[in-house]
Amino acid sequence: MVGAGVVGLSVAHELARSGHEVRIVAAREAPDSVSGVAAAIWFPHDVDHSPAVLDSAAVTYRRLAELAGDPRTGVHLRRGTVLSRRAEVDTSWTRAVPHTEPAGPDGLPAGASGIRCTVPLVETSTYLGWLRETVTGLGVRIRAAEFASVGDVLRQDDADVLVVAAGLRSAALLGDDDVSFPIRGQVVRLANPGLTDWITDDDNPGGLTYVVPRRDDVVCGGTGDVGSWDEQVDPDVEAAILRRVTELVPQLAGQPVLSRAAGLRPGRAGVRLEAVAGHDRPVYACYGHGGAGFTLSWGDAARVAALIGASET
Ligand SMILES: Cc1cc2nc3c(=O)[nH]c(=O)nc-3n(C[C@H](O)[C@H](O)[C@H](O)COP(=O)(O)OP(=O)(O)OC[C@H]3O[C@@H](n4cnc5c(N)ncnc54)[C@H](O)[C@@H]3O)c2cc1C
Repeated sequence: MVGAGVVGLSVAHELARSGHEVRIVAAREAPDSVSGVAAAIWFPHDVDHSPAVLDSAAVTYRRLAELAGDPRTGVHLRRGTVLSRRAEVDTSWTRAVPHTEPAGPDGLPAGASGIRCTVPLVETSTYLGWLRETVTGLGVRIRAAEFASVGDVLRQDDADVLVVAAGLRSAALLGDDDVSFPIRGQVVRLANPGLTDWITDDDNPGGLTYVVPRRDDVVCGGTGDVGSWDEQVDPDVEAAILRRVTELVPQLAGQPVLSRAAGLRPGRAGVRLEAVAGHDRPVYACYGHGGAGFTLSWGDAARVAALIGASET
């Protein structure tokens, strides 16, 4: 496999659990990849809401909800509000969530509506370490290496099957995909004044806005700059994020900044989860999860394992 982000580790887990011997090569470990920048709340964001995506989101919801029972995982179930400021509200995602209800008007911005629900929240610093440990506990070996192409990987590794789960760089590795693109996201993490409820406000007139309280901080975002490869934090963008989140959640005013980050979501015109022809051994692609890599991780990992299993029978 190529890739040790949340998607690669989840796929490795499901393959190892179904009896495969799995090796991962990855340029960087998950905390130093895009997976380490995420908020990471369960929500199918920056990804199409096709039936396959919503099925994967539902499978992942259930798996993460189970994991929330184990404090070592860093997964929690948290209540919050999905705000909308448009007449036609996309509620397709609600079918992947056990229970939702309309938010009362109190505290909502003028003209906005809201859906209240409980979803898994992943504390990435704990979860990615737990996932890596669990995966290596299943016998998966992880080696640091960077490759320019799938051909190079196949020349250097005698694996029977190769899975490419390299996030945004997957398209370049495979060389047959021109519908992948970065979606730049910037966040600023503030000290948590005691918040537990999250809120997302995609239609905020100032730009994508969200507040995701975690145990030790509050992740405040964001941006969704399609096509931008800029991984540097922009202070003007941060100031604008702080203005918007403080307007939405006044308790955040004056909270100290703990850290800041920018990352490139692996955008694509549809998640790519399929066998890729044209190589001397079977190659599978699993990438293009946009702002939903955590949200789709377990569902898509199970689908990759099923695809590979079906090809072997
Ligand atoms: C600001 C921000 C907020 C987000 N919030 C959320 C959220 O709330 N919920 C959610 O579900 N998602 C969220 N996301 C999206 C989520 O982070 C991504 O969808 C997810 O991390 C993608 O995981 P991945 O494993 O595919 O890729 P990555 O995490 O990028 O991992 C890629 C792996 O492949 C390896 N690799 C890449 N190229 C090569 C190469 N050439 N050779 C060898 N190895 C290679 C890397 O080193 C790494 O190990 C957010 C993203 C951002 C930027």
